[in-house]
Amino acid sequence: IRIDVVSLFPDFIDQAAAVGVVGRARERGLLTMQGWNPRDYAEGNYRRVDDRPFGGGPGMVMLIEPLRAALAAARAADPGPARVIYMSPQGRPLTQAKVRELAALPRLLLLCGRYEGVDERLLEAEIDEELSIGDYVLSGGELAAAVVVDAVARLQDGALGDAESAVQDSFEGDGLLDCPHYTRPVTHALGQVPDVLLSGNHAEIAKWRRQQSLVRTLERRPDLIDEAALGKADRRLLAAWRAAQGA
Ligand SMILES: O=C(NCc1ccc(CNCc2ncc[nH]2)cc1)c1csc2nc[nH]c(=O)c12
Repeated sequence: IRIDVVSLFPDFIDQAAAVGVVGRARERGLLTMQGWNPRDYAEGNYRRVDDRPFGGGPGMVMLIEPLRAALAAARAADPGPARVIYMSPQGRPLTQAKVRELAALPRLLLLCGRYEGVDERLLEAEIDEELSIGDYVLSGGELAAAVVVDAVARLQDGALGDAESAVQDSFEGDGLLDCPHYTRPVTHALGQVPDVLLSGNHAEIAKWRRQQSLVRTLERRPDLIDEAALGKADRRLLAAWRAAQGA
């Protein structure tokens, strides 16, 4: 997948996507990225990229022309069609389902705003969709773009090792929270490793992990699952857990 990012701080995104799974995906050519800075396309001595809002009010608004030129340069760099996304507090909240949809596309063009935002006429003319990463206030769209890059990169074929992707498919695939994890030492002042994980009984281990995920999801994020929609096996695991709690 190719991801072009239009931002006043292109290096920021580049660094956020330089390490770990995303960095490796780029090294493997699974993901190519390019930054485009509207300031490089701004006219005049001061190379303005923003100006005051009509109608008054605080802050500044990003100008149409530098963004339009940066978007045009990005489009020209690769003939393929691109999904153009404006990272915005007014956008639809990003979900893993949306990430899966984006990860399957050949090309994304992410536009990051700063200041109070972007002239609406540019958005109406150029943007396919607006995405937010959550209901909290950031200083600009770059962190949100880096989140999209990370989430999309790890879903590229070959980005995760077999072990990692197997885990990814099992739970994240159906929206449950992850189970607890343990590693050496078996015994520590902070406590013991649950016996089942030391048993070597892989069926029991898988059951325990699924049960932990179900219970955690119900306790911490009941909004994520509808108990009625759970399968018989999952409902049995929950009943067993509740019986054990009750005892
Ligand atoms: O560019 C982003 N934020 C910069 C930013 C933050 C606040 C304001 C000011 N808005 C005034 C207002 N708000 C409500 C009514 N009036 C403008 C721009 C951003 C991109 S994706 C994302 N996802 C989650 N949160 C985010 O902030 C973002």
